[in-house]
Amino acid sequence: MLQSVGGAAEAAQRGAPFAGRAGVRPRIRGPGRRRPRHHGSRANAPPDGDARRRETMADMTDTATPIGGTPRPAVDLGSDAAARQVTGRAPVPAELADGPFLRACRRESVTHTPVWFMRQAGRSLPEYRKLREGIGMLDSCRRADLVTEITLQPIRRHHVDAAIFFSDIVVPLIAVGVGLDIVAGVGPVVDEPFGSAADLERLRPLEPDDVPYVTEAVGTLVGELGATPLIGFAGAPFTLASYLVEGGPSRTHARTKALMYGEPELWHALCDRLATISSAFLRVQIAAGASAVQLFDSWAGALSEADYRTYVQPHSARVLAEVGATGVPRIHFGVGTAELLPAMAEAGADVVGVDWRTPLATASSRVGPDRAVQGNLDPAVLLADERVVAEHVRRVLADGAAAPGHIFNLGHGVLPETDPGVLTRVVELVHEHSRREG
Ligand SMILES: Cc1c2[nH]c(c1CCC(=O)O)Cc1[nH]c(c(CCC(=O)O)c1C)Cc1[nH]c(c(CCC(=O)O)c1C)Cc1[nH]c(c(C)c1CCC(=O)O)C2
Repeated sequence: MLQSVGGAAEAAQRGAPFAGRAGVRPRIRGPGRRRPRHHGSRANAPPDGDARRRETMADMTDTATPIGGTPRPAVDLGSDAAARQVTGRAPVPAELADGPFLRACRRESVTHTPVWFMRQAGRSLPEYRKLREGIGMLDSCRRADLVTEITLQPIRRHHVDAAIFFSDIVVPLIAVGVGLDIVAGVGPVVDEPFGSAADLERLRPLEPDDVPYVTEAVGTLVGELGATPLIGFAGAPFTLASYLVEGGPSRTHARTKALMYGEPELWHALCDRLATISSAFLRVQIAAGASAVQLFDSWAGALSEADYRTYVQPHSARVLAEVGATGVPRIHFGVGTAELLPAMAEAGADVVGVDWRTPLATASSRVGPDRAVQGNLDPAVLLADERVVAEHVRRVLADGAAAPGHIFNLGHGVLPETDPGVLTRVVELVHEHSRREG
């Protein structure tokens, strides 16, 4: 579970001003140094063919140099549009495609192990808490200027190798009209929980026009991020269904399982609609420029492998297959999934996310040589002293070295009480300890 926030305090401060204004692109320049150049150069860039695009870039940034440290090469709009039509995404500039995160996703050699953190944007950062003062979680997800700024905050601070789009797994459900709120300290709460065939009508397919703020924020972000890839994400059908059926977070997922076992046809119909929505939400992010996606099936670990294969895998597999057609790498993650790792890999992941319970070498042998792994430092380790943190980082790196590709991450999201300085130090440690010849 994501941890509780000082949400009440936040809510009490409604009306507090935000440094930016709606509709005005927030300035991304922040404290701290720029991320060093790890790879790529102008020499890699395709020829500067498009003055219009360059103008937009210059307009979007102070120096025309994005946060990734290297200017994003201009691309030809004609071929961009053509490529989108065929693949559903824009062509990927070489300096981005050849960075350590995307190379590791493809199980290619890297100059250092890439690292990012689930929930790197959020409550561990004082600048996030300040920005969110008086603004509800869902409102912040629907304002492109806030989404952009919050996504960039951890990039400036920690110099991670990838950004994760700031949103929530329930955003596409709200966008198609489901009555739902994210309550601070609780999580998603549904006005009228799902339980009958009639409820299916509340889950119409998602259209890109339902989430214009996503398209806008992703577009701005990819310009700002330059060589740093942006990861889009969505919730997988089981985890989304759990919120809809339970009405909120649940420890046992008992009502969800009762529906799954007791009314399998209705269950499959529900998951089918959720898969359609998740797939569309991911493809909106990809079309706008996301370089990879993560499908969160956070609560799939509540199921046996047999039940996962019967009731869940086909639906997640459809989402991943539809996204796979765009060619972007797909990460598939859940918590408590030691027994499910092979089945989650088979659902169509290029990278399998692993929680802290399973050593990465074991996880890698379970998912096979055709998949990279992502993980898996216990988030609670970051609350211990620096010596302990360093020891665990080295252990995760050593274990990850057994896999054909490794992306360093936590085993679940950053805990809100984490000292952000420790996160920055972990990034440095991962880079230092994994540095190898290019
Ligand atoms: C299960 C799940 C949810 N949301 C998400 C998942 C899958 C990941 C996981 O397993 O943790 C996904 C998510 N939610 C959020 C992100 C942001 C991007 C990032 O990882 O940095 C991502 C990737 C922001 C958020 N999503 C939420 C917050 C906290 C709200 C706040 O800041 O006020 C953030 C920053 C709210 C949320 N939303 C959800 C929960 C359980 C909560 C926590 C409620 C609480 O404890 O307050 C549902």
